[in-house]
Amino acid sequence: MELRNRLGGVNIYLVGMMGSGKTTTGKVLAKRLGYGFVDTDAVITQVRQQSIREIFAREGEAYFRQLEQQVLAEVSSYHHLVVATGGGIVLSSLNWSYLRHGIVVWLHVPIAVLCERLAADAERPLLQEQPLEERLNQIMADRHALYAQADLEVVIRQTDTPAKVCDRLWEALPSILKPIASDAPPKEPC
Ligand SMILES: Nc1ncnc2c1ncn2[C@@H]1O[C@H](COP(=O)(O)OP(=O)(O)OP(=O)(O)O)[C@@H](O)[C@H]1O
Ligand SMILES: O=C(O)C1=C[C@@H](O)[C@@H](O)[C@H](O)C1
Ligand SMILES: [Mg+2]
Repeated sequence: MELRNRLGGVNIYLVGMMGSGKTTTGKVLAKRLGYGFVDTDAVITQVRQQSIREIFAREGEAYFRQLEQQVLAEVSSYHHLVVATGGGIVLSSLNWSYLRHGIVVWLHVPIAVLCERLAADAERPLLQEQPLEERLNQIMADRHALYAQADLEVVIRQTDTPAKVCDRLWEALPSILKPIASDAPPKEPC
């Protein structure tokens, strides 16, 4: 059976560190699956008409996390979506109760690759005050065990393009879906 049909409309939530490619890969995956695409960060910036950097600076991180939770709660009532989450979505246990309605995929990218991707970043508020590699290592140490609660981990190499990441995810997804009837061993006669 085709993977899209096997998914039965269940949402796919991409989690992972800033720069791991949740937004970039999510768009490619949604197109391939014929799913809609939602980016929780983008919804927040659209609704608030402010950048994430501005929301953190003016209202603080805790307020941003509340908005993120509201958006996730809303999104989880829909189906047939690929959802690019914010990197910190895994921090709240209530968020996990929404994420668990779907399939959670961790895009696990080595810190060295994240550093290359984010070296020139001036927008991500949590990365502005410390040397980048040190800060990313610290955030990863705090969150590693949370990301590891995902249903599926895709370990990404430096040379993996977004299309390649999708290929790898596509190949891995069946391993966490219920076996289809044709895959099941034939029943023994009684
Ligand atoms: N597989 C990839 N290969 C090369 N560059 C990539 C890949 N995936 C993403 N990028 C680049 O890395 C940067 C960060 O990607 P993206 O914004 O998709 O990350 P994110 O996980 O959504 O981050 P955030 O948590 O901050 O929203 C972008 O410049 C993007 O073009
Ligand atoms: O990892 C994080 O905590 C964040 C990641 C981004 O997606 C944004 O949600 C924001 O910059 C915070
Ligand atoms: Mg993103």
